[in-house]
Amino acid sequence: MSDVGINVINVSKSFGNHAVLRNVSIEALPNSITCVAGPSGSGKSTLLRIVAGYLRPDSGRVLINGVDLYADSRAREIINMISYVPQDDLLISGLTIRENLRLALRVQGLGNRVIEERIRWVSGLLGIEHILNKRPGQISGGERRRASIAVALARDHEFLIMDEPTNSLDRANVDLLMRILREEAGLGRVVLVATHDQYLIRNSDRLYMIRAGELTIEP
Ligand SMILES: Nc1ncnc2c1ncn2[C@@H]1O[C@H](COP(=O)(O)OP(=O)(O)OP(=O)(O)O)[C@@H](O)[C@H]1O
Repeated sequence: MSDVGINVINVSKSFGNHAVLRNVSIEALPNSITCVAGPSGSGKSTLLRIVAGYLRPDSGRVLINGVDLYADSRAREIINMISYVPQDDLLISGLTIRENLRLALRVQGLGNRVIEERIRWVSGLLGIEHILNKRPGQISGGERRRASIAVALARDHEFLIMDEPTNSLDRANVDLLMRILREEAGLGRVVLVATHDQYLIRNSDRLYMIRAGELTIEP
């Protein structure tokens, strides 16, 4: 076990008497793309929510760069360095995409000049300039997906965690996302993705298969 990156150790989680995750352990390292695949309802999103700091496991530990996410006072700093794209996009419906981006960056304490530069950069990268002044309810599912990914990429982050990022994306945008994930890993970041997408799975560096809350194949 390494003390850099993400280490999930024997994590279990139940909702009522439904055991959704049972003793799951995974490792996601810097410089690489780690995928979690498995059938619908197998527990992938639950695992990612736990790793992103949104859901406390019943037992087990999540160590990020050696810091216990649910037991260490330094967890806040670590969580600030996680960019998480949930399955249902995390955009604020009353704000335009530009305002969503500005808010996410301002929360991190970035200055106005840096914020505007990042927005220019990320909107060019993802081809979303034409929707910057629209609200999430005024754009397509694929555009919303790209806007959510834009927020994640624009933030300062060391860990990129994405839940089904290719949902609603067309082939060209899946290719673009794959190139972006590879670049993110190349910058030394930890990239952890839950996906059904065979293209992403084939191009990952490490693959975990999860079925009914248990790992079935370990790397
Ligand atoms: N907050 C919750 N309360 C009760 N049950 C939940 C909750 N969140 C998830 N579950 C249940 O946990 C199981 C796993 O759900 P999860 O969303 O983690 O699966 P998944 O592998 O991501 O599925 P999909 O590929 O369809 O997104 C499902 O049976 C789901 O109904």
